[in-house]
Amino acid sequence: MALSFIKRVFTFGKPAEEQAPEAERPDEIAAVEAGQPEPRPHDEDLPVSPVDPVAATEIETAGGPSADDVAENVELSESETEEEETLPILPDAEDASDTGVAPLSLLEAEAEAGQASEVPAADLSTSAENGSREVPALPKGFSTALPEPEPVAAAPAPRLTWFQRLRAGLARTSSQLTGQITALFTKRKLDEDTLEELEDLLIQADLGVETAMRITGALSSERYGKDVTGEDVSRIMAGEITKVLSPVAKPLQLDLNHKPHVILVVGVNGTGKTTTIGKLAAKLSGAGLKVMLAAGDTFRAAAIEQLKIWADRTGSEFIGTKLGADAAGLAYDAYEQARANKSDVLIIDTAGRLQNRTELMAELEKIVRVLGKLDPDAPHTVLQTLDATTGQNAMNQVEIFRNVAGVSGLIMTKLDGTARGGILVAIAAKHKLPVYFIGVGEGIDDLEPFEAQDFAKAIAGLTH
Ligand SMILES: Nc1nc2c(ncn2[C@@H]2O[C@H](COP(=O)(O)OP(=O)(O)OP(=O)(O)O)[C@@H](O)[C@H]2O)c(=O)[nH]1
Repeated sequence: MALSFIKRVFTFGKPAEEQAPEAERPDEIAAVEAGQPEPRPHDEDLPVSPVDPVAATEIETAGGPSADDVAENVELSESETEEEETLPILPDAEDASDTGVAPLSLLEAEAEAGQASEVPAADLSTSAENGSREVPALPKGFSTALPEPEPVAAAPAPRLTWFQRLRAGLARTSSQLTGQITALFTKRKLDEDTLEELEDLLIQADLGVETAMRITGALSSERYGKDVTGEDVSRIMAGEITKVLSPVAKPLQLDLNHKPHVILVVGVNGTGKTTTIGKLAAKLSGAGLKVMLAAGDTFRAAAIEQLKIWADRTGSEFIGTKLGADAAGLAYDAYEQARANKSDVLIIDTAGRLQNRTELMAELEKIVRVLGKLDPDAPHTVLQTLDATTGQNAMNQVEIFRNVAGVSGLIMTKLDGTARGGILVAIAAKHKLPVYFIGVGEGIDDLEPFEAQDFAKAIAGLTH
């Protein structure tokens, strides 16, 4: 694995001024940054690394039709279809109505229908030229329905940019918030009452007291006593949320001096640990890194199976053990095997059982202790997944897992379709832990580096 190649992939998009010159970065080759690609992935025109599995999909569709093209094609296809369907059937019927002929008797209609089935082959081949399939001339006494035109393949839906997907995912959060804000400020000036009501709205939207006060404070100093529109509030809100989120929007640092760099993934069950591991593995192995996945959730057979599927799907190595086996023992074996295989990254899944907290604490502590014996710095990253749909619960979960396992960074999942996306802002303000990625779907490419401004705008319902 050429390190220069890794470096290129994981610093991809970093603005030149942010990258220290070679001489100033002796650790540059080792400290590789995963995620946070800039220019942002929604800049579809920008060059994309051909080894990025997500980008690869984009490349496949990048030359595809624009939304306008698609619309045109659809219209064209529809009109073509109509033409095909009407060509062989209409002439007789049209002639009849055009000439104002009175309705035929049943007998005459049957006779005409018989004639219709005797349309000469030559006539039918004309319709074939227009796109329909050719029908052989049938002997007298046979009839056939005219062939159905070939179905017109539906034009592929244009791929949405990341920002569009994020906005769609957070639409419930933002529409609820902006709808209430607009209603609040309709025909009302910004005064103490409206400020207080706004603060309540922002707190109810899970943004947290601190951020709510920041927003009302900024709004008050700019517009007190004046008319305020929902748009004014959205803009100020986006600005203040960006300020809260920017310090935590950090890339996941991989130190490839360690072989393997160990990522321990923790979190309550169902928050998306296994799925997120699969998505991360896809990004890393797609970039040429050698990845091993360890099924440390030994409580659930399905979790082991699920991780194995992700390993196969992402070309990662897999290590598991039997149901109920000691997870710390599995972590030990996984580390040894990953080191022997010269894996770049070892990602360890764990069981999440908040209801058995003592047991969970003991197990996680043991895994961390065992890994520390193998490499004093391991686990090098302790990643916690948080399910956005759980709102305030997610806040408490960070508290618990931070104490138990020394969480070093977060990934928030299920931001698609939730009205509670604001919780990420409250968590950032309170815990100040790095947020590396966010998940907006169950698909392999539904995980993107967390970007403060995009997220803030999406929550505030801004389109640009
Ligand atoms: N909509 C949506 N679903 C997600 C996302 N991430 C994960 N999921 C789904 O959430 C469910 C739980 O995900 P898992 O990865 O099994 O969660 P887990 O934390 O490993 O759960 P346990 O194995 O029970 O501890 C699955 O159905 C996933 O497909 C996301 O970003 N959006």
